[in-house]
Amino acid sequence: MALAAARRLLLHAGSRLGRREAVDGARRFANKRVLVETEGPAGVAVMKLRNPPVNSLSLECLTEFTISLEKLENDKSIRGVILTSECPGIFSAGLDLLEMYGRNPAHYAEYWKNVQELWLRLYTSNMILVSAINGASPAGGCLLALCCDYRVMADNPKYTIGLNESLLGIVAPFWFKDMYVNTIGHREAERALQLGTLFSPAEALKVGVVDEVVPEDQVHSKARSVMTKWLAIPDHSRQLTKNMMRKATADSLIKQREADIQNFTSFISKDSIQKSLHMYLEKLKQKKG
Ligand SMILES: CCCCCCCCCCC/C=C/C(=O)SCCNC(=O)CCNC(=O)[C@H](O)C(C)(C)COP(=O)(O)OP(=O)(O)OC[C@H]1O[C@@H](n2cnc3c(N)ncnc32)[C@H](O)[C@@H]1OP(=O)(O)O
Repeated sequence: MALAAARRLLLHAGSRLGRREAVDGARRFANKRVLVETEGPAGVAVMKLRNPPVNSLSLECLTEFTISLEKLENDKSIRGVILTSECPGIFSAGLDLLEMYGRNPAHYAEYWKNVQELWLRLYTSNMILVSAINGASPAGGCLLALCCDYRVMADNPKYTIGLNESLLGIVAPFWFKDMYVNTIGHREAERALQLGTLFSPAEALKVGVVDEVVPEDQVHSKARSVMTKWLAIPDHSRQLTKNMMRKATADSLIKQREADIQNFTSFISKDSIQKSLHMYLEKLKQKKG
């Protein structure tokens, strides 16, 4: 409830919590975890996730992300968004495991509702979304990229991308799966989902998880040049086409949002699933020591 109130305040009272400033004709607004810079005449915004150390999608981060997106969507001068990360070497580590571990069912339900909301807003956005994937992008990180209209990834074999949920002992929800199938086809998605494959940039390109792989220092310039190409298409025809391609997938979640929240909550609350998450978190810790 407190988060919903903060969201309303941020959105409608302008930038009481956020900042808005003008720099050389460019505008920027920032929440704590999301920075948005817009470039005047081109109508393009660059949205940078900055939730260190790994841009995990905590409830706060999801909320700020959704609000920022909503602001851009409502700003008729903005036609395209480049989504990227400010955390070195990480695009996004995906959903925040600490939001799904050791909490109560009401928290899980609230968290999942916000995950759904961000996904629906991103996936059905009227704007052109291009992701500049400048780091690791597992699970929910991959989901963010898959929502975009075009994906450019840095050519660094240390960076991997994919829906790896099964490696954590959890299951990608049907709408993650649907988007994967839409992107890479049924057979590849079936295999990658079961194995929890994290693709290197070269593999991701081959299978179609990303559209282009470029040297790391060219990710942003390439994303901009892709955006320029997409901006040349009339908005109305591009938007209607995008809607035609994505509506069925979005509608299948919209129709059963409440049931999906219940499924998530009961699944994630299971002792066996909590145990799997505990083991995975321990593994992440041990990697360090
Ligand atoms: C019947 C069907 C019903 C279905 C119902 C639905 C079921 C549930 C669906 C849930 C869908 C889940 C989607 C997800 O996104 S789950 C998250 C998946 N993410 C990962 O697996 C990534 C894990 N992290 C990493 O691999 C690495 O951290 C990474 C490569 C991203 C970075 O490596 P690096 O070496 O740079 O950093 P560290 O590993 O040392 O990490 C630094 C600290 O950050 C913590 N961390 C990492 N990832 C996460 C995360 N996702 N959430 C929270 N915290 C994270 C890590 O533990 C370190 O913390 P400490 O410094 O405290 O040790």
